[in-house]
Amino acid sequence: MNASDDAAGSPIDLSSYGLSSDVDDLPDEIDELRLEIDRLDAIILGAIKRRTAISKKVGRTRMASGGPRLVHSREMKVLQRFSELGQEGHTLAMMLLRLGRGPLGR
Ligand SMILES: C=C(O[C@@H]1C=C(C(=O)O)C=C[C@H]1O)C(=O)O
Repeated sequence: MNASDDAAGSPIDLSSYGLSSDVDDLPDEIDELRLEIDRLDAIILGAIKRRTAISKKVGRTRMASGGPRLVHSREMKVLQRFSELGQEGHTLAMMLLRLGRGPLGR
């Protein structure tokens, strides 16, 4: 197992973000639940922006040494990773990959 397999295999520790790990323990309070959704959305958005920037940097770095911009085998791993979410997970992974590509040909 290499470093990236390891990182994708361990779920992020949400308790360090002030988020309860067990949803069943949360009160049936819509305002409170929405606060957690808002916090999660901020984390997800920040993570997507960072992922996009890093993906673009990998592409630039590889192309600078004459390599390809895209690597099919690696993209298949990303799609596989999100497959636990079913068809929507596949769509989500495709959107993440597209964000990292940016406009092709640049
Ligand atoms: C980031 C990389 O470059 C490209 C972008 C990928 C991604 O956003 O996950 C995956 C494969 C490559 O097409 C990489 O090779 O890891």
